Amino acid sequence: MPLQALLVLTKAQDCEAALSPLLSWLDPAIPIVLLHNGQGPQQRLLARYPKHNWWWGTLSDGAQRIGACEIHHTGSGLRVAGPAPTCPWPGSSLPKALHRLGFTLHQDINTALWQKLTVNAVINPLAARDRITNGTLLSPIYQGEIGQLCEELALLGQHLTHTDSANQIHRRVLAVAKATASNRCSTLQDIDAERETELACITGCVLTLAKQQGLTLSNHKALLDSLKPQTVDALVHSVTRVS
Ligand SMILES: NC(=O)C1=CN([C@@H]2O[C@H](COP(=O)(O)OP(=O)(O)OC[C@H]3O[C@@H](n4cnc5c(N)ncnc54)[C@H](OP(=O)(O)O)[C@@H]3O)[C@@H](O)[C@H]2O)C=CC1
Ligand SMILES: CC(C)(CO)C(=O)C(=O)O
Repeated sequence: MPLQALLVLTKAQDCEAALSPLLSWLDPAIPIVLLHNGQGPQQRLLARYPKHNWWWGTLSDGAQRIGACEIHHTGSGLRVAGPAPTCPWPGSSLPKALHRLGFTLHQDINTALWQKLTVNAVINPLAARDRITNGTLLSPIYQGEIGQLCEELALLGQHLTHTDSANQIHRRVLAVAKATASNRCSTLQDIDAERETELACITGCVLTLAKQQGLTLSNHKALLDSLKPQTVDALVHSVTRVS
């Protein structure tokens, strides 16, 4: 059976390295679906290889690797994908391969990914900094800090033509924290496993977009700075173990 679609399920920071060797020979008509959390690689790949058939997506399934070739599907979720903005391929219908995998078409995937980014930019660094489950963020003691982070995201969003208010972002963050209450977020899991986190494509991406707009998001910057010692500690620890 010929290749119908290429689904890319690496961590954000590995996406470009994983795809680059394939793009010189891959038929540009084949839909390439980028499904990682965070942003940055999607836009860079689209700019660098504009003739390919780019699709962006997000899903809220849970999956955990339990062995070299063994994956445990820990929970079903929503799966959406849509044609990347400015992509030259007709994107009015979802590629059949995605349909079979339970994806639905999202005509404004840019907005869906912005909304996902805002949720991850609040939950992941906060839960990782305080080493808490996502549900702990529902506590009243976090609402002031979450509110400030959401204000900054709403301000940035307005500059990028996203219309969500700080309150809407805050409500979405709490809804996801509630739905994933017992989760230890992926950033906390990565830190504990001494893996590189995706924060460069989450908070790092938010701060880069803000800089391009001439904005300073001091709460997001402080949050990222507060995590650097942990990330650095983890790296130093893993280097020490290897040597
Ligand atoms: N796990 C989950 O429940 C969910 C994850 N996500 C998002 O999906 C993405 C993937 O997460 P997850 O599956 O947990 O990550 P994992 O680290 O478990 O899997 C990443 C995969 O990418 C492969 N990979 C890394 N670098 C390359 C490369 N250069 N070439 C080819 N393959 C490569 C790895 O291969 P190898 O093993 O050989 O290194 C591995 O199979 C992340 O953005 C995550 O945030 C979103 C929703 C839920
Ligand atoms: C939605 C959330 C926060 C679930 O844990 C997630 O995407 C992550 O952990 O990276």
